[in-house]
Amino acid sequence: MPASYAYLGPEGTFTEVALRTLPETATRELVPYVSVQSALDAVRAGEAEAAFVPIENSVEGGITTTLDELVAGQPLMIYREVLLSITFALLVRPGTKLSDIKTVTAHPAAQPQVRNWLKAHLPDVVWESAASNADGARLVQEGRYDAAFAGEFAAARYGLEALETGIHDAENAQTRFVLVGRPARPAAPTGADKTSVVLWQRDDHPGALRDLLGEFATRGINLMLLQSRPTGAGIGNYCFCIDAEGHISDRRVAEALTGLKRICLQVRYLGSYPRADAGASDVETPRPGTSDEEFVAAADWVARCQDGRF
Ligand SMILES: O=C(O)C(=O)Cc1ccccc1
Repeated sequence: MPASYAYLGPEGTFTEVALRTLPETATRELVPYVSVQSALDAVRAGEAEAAFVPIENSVEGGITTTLDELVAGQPLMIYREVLLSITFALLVRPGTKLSDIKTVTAHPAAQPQVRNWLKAHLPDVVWESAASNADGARLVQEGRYDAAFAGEFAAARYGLEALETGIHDAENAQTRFVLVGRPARPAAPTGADKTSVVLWQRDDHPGALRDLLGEFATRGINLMLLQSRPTGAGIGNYCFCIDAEGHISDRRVAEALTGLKRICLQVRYLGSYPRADAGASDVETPRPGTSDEEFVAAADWVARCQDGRF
């Protein structure tokens, strides 16, 4: 298997910075791709061992291009996650002044994070989306746009200068990135893990979503992401991307997935992996009555009842 990780490039993305925080990157070749889709395709085609892509940010929620890639096509699996605090720099060619800027570019996920700043400082500027923040910087270097929002670290790589740094509409904005590979045995549980799934309901009926969520709720499983995505089958047809607290080897999670498999049209398992914010949760886990021991003891009691040994 090739020891390379694909990532959303080009060089100088936040994605690259987040990826380099993983110790195993020291022994991997890191290969930039122009889009999330092409990075994930490299994994599907066996050209890369795994791909590292943004999946969620604390300002706008799920990054839909990534979710849609994971929802459809040949199954992939999340191996790891990384959280990165994000502030933007406004990068320009040397000598450009704020008053010279007529056009600006960045990744679409950057826009909601800098919207207020733009309104206050560059209200008439024309925004155009770039394939990534570093790609926006590259386009400014080429003269296609006057300015790009990107990480300050991207300035040197593209011969630009930061006219302004620390731009962030929301305090503590974070982006979550995931390392995605082909289906494999999930990493061993750490005690602070997350399980990601996609659910398709069997039929439309009142309370259908509540029925799905009930499988988690009755087993005391906290949810960390719930994002609906259109299935493409028409207005009102959605599947649900869910991140739940816990590991598939925890009884409560395995039982919730068993229940979901019974009642859903389809369940896609996207992996169980260590939480990047381990220790930050104030939700007591496991909830009373949902530990592995309690599941085993209860199943044991039912077996004894079935046997007439109660
Ligand atoms: O990694 C990047 O630089 C990206 O283009 C994705 C992104 C977009 C907005 C915030 C963080 C990462």
